[in-house]
Amino acid sequence: MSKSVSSCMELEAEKEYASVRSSGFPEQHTWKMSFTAVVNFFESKMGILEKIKDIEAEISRTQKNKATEYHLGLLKAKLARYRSQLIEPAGGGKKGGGDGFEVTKYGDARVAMIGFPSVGKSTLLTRLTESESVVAAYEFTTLTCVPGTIKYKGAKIQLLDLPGIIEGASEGKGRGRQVIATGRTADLILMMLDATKGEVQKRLLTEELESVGIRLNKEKPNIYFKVKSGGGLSFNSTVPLRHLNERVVRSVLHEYKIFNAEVLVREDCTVDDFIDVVEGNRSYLPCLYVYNKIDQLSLEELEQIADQPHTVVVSCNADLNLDMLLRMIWKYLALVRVYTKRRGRPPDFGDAIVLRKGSSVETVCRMIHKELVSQFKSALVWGTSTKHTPQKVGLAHNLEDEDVVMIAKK
Ligand SMILES: Nc1nc2c(ncn2[C@@H]2O[C@H](COP(=O)(O)OP(=O)(O)OP(=O)(O)O)[C@@H](O)[C@H]2O)c(=O)[nH]1
Ligand SMILES: [K+]
Ligand SMILES: [Mg+2]
Repeated sequence: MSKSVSSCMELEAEKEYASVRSSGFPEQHTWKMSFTAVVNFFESKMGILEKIKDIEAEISRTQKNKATEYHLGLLKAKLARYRSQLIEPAGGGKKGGGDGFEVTKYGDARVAMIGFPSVGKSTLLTRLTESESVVAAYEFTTLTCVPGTIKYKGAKIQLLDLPGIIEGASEGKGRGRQVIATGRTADLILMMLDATKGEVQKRLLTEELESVGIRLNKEKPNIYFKVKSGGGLSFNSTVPLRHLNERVVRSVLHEYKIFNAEVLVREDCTVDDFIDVVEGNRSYLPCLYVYNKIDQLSLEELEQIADQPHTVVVSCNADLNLDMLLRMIWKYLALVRVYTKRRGRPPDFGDAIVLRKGSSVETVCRMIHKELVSQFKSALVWGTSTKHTPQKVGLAHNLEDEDVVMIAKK
């Protein structure tokens, strides 16, 4: 069977070759050139992959202690640099692991589902939105990005169904790069997992995302870092440090050929945190681990999974716990609904203005009308963001969920 397929392919290749030859190799030169370029490209990527594997092996061989921390820092910095080369196309230009799928952002926030094939991503999209995405028992049913809209608490949340990804996605396997690039544009990642397959999917996917600079449920490290034109390295910290010291920082920066810089560490960071800050291109995204197909589990197995942080257990087919999933999505997006009110009228509760957490009165003004900021005199706010109700506030005042705002113009 496989023999006949391969001989078929050989036949095709021969035909191809014959047709090129009969055309008298008109573009022999360019053909050869571009082929060489392709080979070079792959060889350079393969070279980097091998170097990455070597360094990873050396890191795992090296015992962690005070005497090796300097050497480990250096290895980790080297690793980060090779990984950046791998995700950046040759010759620089666009960063971030290639282009994502072209789907227009819509609504108040974007949520992307990332997971292995056949974990139930399309089933969830079909459950939570009015969009249809083909569901089937075979892997790689979905081959592109399918958007849908979740309507929840007066907000419109864009949910993206994406092709399944597999181990090696970040290195270019399948559509992994495109999926990951699209994931980077989201406000929240739903890591969809098959609850019957244990912890392995979560570990592998987290590694894939980590290797392209995506950090899940993690704050940006609290480190001030500035490259200078002279003056050497100035290293300071405001807290006791267990993992970082001047020597380690110096060795990491050496790898980046940075010799003059100011580093102020404000929390007990690791070497990896510091490298992330130096690389500067990391995405810090909230993530919910959604374990699907719990209809297939025993109660014991279920309890073990459900206790983990950032986790929701569901069954899309049996319609179990999907309301909890919606509540968690809402909580993790941390959106703020604000209602406006005109003088002498009740608030407009039918039409919420949906904002990011930490948005100010100024953001609301801009969303209502582009001239409103210049005409703004003051605002009255009813709700939890103020001490008194109502309270007079300025443009800089930060609003909270369900605040009512009345704007007075000059
Ligand atoms: N037992 C069980 N099966 C489910 C559940 N949800 C989805 N499935 C099944 O899992 C299979 C795959 O579902 P899809 O929604 O196509 O999975 P997907 O993640 O979109 O797959 P790809 O697009 O191929 O990556 C289908 O046969 C679904 O019926 C569930 O809660 N329980
Ligand atoms: K499928
Ligand atoms: Mg699908």
